[in-house]
Amino acid sequence: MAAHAPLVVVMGVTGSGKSTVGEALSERIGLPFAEGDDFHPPSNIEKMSGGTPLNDDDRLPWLDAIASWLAGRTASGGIISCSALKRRYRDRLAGAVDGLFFLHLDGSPELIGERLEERRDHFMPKGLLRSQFDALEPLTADENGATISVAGPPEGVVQRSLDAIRAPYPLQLAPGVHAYVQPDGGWCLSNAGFVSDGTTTLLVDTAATESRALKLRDTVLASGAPQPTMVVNTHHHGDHTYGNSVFAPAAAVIGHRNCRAEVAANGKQLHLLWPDNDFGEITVNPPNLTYDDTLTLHVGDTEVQLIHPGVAHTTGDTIVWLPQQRVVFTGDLAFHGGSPFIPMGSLTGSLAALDLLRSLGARTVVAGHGSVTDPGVFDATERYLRFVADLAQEGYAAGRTPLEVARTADLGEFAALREPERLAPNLHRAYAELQGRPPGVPLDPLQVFGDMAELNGGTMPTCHA
Ligand SMILES: Nc1ncnc2c1ncn2[C@@H]1O[C@H](COP(=O)(O)OP(=O)(O)O)[C@@H](O)[C@H]1O
Ligand SMILES: O=C(O)[C@H](O)[C@@H](O)[C@H](O)[C@H](O)COP(=O)(O)O
Repeated sequence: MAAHAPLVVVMGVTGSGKSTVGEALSERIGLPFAEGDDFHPPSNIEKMSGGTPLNDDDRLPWLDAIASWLAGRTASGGIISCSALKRRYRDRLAGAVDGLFFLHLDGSPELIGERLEERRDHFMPKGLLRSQFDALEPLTADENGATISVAGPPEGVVQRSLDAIRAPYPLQLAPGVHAYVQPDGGWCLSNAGFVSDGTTTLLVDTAATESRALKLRDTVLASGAPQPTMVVNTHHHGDHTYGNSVFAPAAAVIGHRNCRAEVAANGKQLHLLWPDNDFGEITVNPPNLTYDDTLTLHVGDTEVQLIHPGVAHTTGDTIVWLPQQRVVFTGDLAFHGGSPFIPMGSLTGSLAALDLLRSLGARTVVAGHGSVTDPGVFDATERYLRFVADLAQEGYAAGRTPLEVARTADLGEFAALREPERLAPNLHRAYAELQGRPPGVPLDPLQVFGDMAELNGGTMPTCHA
């Protein structure tokens, strides 16, 4: 099951503040906290208490116990302290769950040594601090995490940690290829990506607000990549296209022919849904370079294939496929940890798009929302869509409205997904198909979004951007 709440490992040497910060974070964001020390077998505690550092073999069962705690909390989220000093330890933990975030609490040996002098009632002797720094391998760019200074009072460290957990982050997927993930992937927190050979940069999607788009641009530049000259829009929705104006006209904006038409037709679409949200200075910039079926772009030696899967999430979707790196950016054909959303597209078309995505043989999947994942997300998405199709078939035959069906549906495994309110709009699309209406035919937005708000307790869900 996909993670939809943060799963965080608070890491660092002994005395860096893992327990202090982990507990405080847990209180601030209401996620369960576990103390990693409690997962050591007694022999490890005995060994450390006696002043001998643990070795890799000692740490293995401990890491596995921590991994299984994390694996049990993929739906609810959670925070656990674990020194996770070496890269291979972290890989072991990260391999157990998708989207695991490492928060490295970083301080000088002098500062942490002083704090350990003050700490009472703890088995860990201060003498082991040196060995912990010797073992420590800092986070690298291809790891999902952030390094936070522990200088200053705990409140500041906790606030910086919170900001880091919530902040968008780049994740290197292959040399020159990054995902740009916006936690937690909720409404309007879409992913982006960038591909660069150091000379040319191609950007995939542009975020929902001016300030988020500017942050995305800063992140691209900070990675050493030059300003993008190509921007691909995976579809027309504003959370993927509003930021176009930050990159155009220096960049060509590329998208499917229907994406251009929809961006132009829908204008400031997010302002209509969320009039009180601050989107910043947004000018509508539809793609000025369009294609129909496929288009191949080149970033140095890297081939970037744009593939239109037919009507699926919208009428103008684009899959961005990097065959050499086996990385795929799906746009909103897949949500990781969130409910799929098909009222502007097609249910059968979405299923067909999943088949197409599967056939690519991707190793790494950047979904439209949520943490970076693997092709397992296609199966999870398909299960949800088939669930919607079944509900629609029954409800339609029984003469019930989409809202009635959505209200009484037993969500089962899908209750763990973000945005459960999307079931109402999704059923509207499924009903339209049962009525023989063509894929992508516009549905009455008042009814679709009205029912979604009803299902959400009478209000529109909040825009998180
Ligand atoms: N920001 C901070 N400023 C001052 N003291 C701190 C701070 N963070 C933690 N401490 C203290 O430092 C000691 C080590 O912190 P702790 O949370 O136990 O670290 P760890 O779990 O990483 O071993 C504790 O006595 C704690 O109260
Ligand atoms: O891998 C290790 O060598 C230990 O697990 C160590 O890194 C950890 O920090 C201890 O459990 C001490 O506990 P504190 O970190 O709470 O001091």
